[in-house]
Amino acid sequence: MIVIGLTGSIGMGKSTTAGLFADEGVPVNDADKVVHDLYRNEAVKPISEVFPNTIVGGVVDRQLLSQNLAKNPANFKLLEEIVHPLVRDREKRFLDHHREQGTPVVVLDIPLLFETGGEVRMDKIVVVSCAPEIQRQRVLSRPRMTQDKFETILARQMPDAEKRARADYVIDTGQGIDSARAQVRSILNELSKQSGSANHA
Ligand SMILES: CC(C)(COP(=O)(O)OP(=O)(O)OC[C@H]1O[C@@H](n2cnc3c(N)ncnc32)[C@H](O)[C@@H]1O)[C@@H](O)C(=O)NCCC(=O)NCCS
Ligand SMILES: Nc1ncnc2c1ncn2[C@@H]1O[C@H](COP(=O)(O)OP(=O)(O)OP(=O)(O)O)[C@@H](O)[C@H]1O
Repeated sequence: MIVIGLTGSIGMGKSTTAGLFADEGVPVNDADKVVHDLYRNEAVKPISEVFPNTIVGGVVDRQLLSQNLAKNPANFKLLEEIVHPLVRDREKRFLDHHREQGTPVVVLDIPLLFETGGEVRMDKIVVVSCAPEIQRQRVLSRPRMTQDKFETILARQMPDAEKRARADYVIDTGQGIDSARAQVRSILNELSKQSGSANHA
């Protein structure tokens, strides 16, 4: 099974591109979605012990958590120590399941792939990227996004140029969906040729 790590800085188009892989029939594990689900399940108890004011109605309120983090960026570390091991557990279950099923290619969509040293677990790394002005415009147009929150998150991420330098493939998401779809198809074609020739070697 080929494990593709899909990453990129905030607003560069990870989720959209993950959707394009899914359209081609590739199973995707989305780390942000996993985090959101954990906040309704197994992460509630440990987070309530460290950030009691962020629990509303028995679940973690991401807006309250974001406000806390914008005020105290040092708290990211405490939060990540709780969340990242739980995210890894879910990832492992996803990979085990697809190995058992004989799935040829899967995508792990991980915003902090490089920052958490995850690249060693991937066979190939795809980085999504676009011009910084487009990135800023996309992110600031989101509801509840502020300049402060954007800057806080960006400061915790590896610069885009460094990510691109470490990638096996870079997808430019600044040229529209059709272009991104064509880039996804071309990557999958190339990988299937590579694994085909490896099998016949
Ligand atoms: C900060 C939180 C509350 C913001 O929630 P919100 O719903 O507004 O955004 P969402 O979760 O969709 O994340 C949006 C983007 O922010 C960036 N981001 C999220 N967490 C982090 C982080 N710890 N460090 C750097 N960037 C981050 C990523 O690019 C991500 O794709 C949330 O992202 C969170 O709990 N993060 C901590 C867990 C984590 O590290 N997640 C990253 C993937 S494992
Ligand atoms: N190839 C593309 N062409 C046009 N617009 C795109 C493309 N890819 C992404 N976008 C747009 O950019 C915005 C951000 O995309 P997306 O949510 O996929 O980013 P992300 O990297 O997952 O963000 P985050 O890091 O916050 O999770 C969305 O409004 C999306 O419609």
